[in-house]
Amino acid sequence: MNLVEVKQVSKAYGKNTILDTVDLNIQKGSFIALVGMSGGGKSTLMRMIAGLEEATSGVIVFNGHKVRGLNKEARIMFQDDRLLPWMTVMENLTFANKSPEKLAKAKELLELTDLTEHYDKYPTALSGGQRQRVALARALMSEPKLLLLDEPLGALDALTRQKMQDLILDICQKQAITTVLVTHDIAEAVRMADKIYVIKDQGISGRFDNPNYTGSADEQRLQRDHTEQKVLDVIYGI
Ligand SMILES: Nc1ncnc2c1ncn2[C@@H]1O[C@H](COP(=O)(O)OP(=O)(O)OP(=O)(O)O)[C@@H](O)[C@H]1O
Repeated sequence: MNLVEVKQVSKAYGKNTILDTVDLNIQKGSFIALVGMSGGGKSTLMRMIAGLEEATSGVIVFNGHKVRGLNKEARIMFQDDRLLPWMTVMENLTFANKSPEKLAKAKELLELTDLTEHYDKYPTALSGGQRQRVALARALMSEPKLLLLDEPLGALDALTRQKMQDLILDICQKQAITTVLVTHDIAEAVRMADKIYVIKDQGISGRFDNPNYTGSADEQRLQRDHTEQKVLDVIYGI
């Protein structure tokens, strides 16, 4: 069953066509990655799914309904955490609604993201990884059906990035959240996504089903490298 159906969607800014009659189905509970050259339209496609941007033509159907205006069942997380600097961690999660239910939800998410001890700190007192965990917790406050990740880990160091990948995967799997990841890091896409789509030449130029890799750690690494290479070949047109 599809949560999102992108049907014959085109997007142009003035005379500049970014996406041309794109079709894409995103299954409920799946984790997909959009990769491709810079400026190819990955974020634009994501923003249209979130209802932050309107398609020039075509339709986007979300959970059976045409997306019109802001899609309230989707949440986006960006590379810059966009936390409100004058609010504490807890306030960043609950500023819209301080009901007992929301406070309980915030506590649960702070625990899940290992931030409980930082609840009363301001964002400036946190590391980059901690701030991105707050951004993740905030995105999950409304229990979105769809999580849109626009290069959210791009600014993190390798180790923090890997921990964050594991955390996101774990939460999305346990809570069955459908997820779309835009990333420049092909290894990250291969590590995280069930399906990888290459956005190129104003459309989708390649689709890779990411298998469950088996065998020893070395064998799995080789299989992942192989998938990465296939994705890169499509991106660079080899
Ligand atoms: N509001 C806008 N007005 C005009 N052009 C825009 C606007 N937003 C995006 N574009 C253009 O649309 C194209 C696609 O941008 P988009 O951000 O979707 O690409 P992307 O694949 O996500 O790139 P990156 O990987 O660098 O983030 C770019 O050429 C960009 O300049």
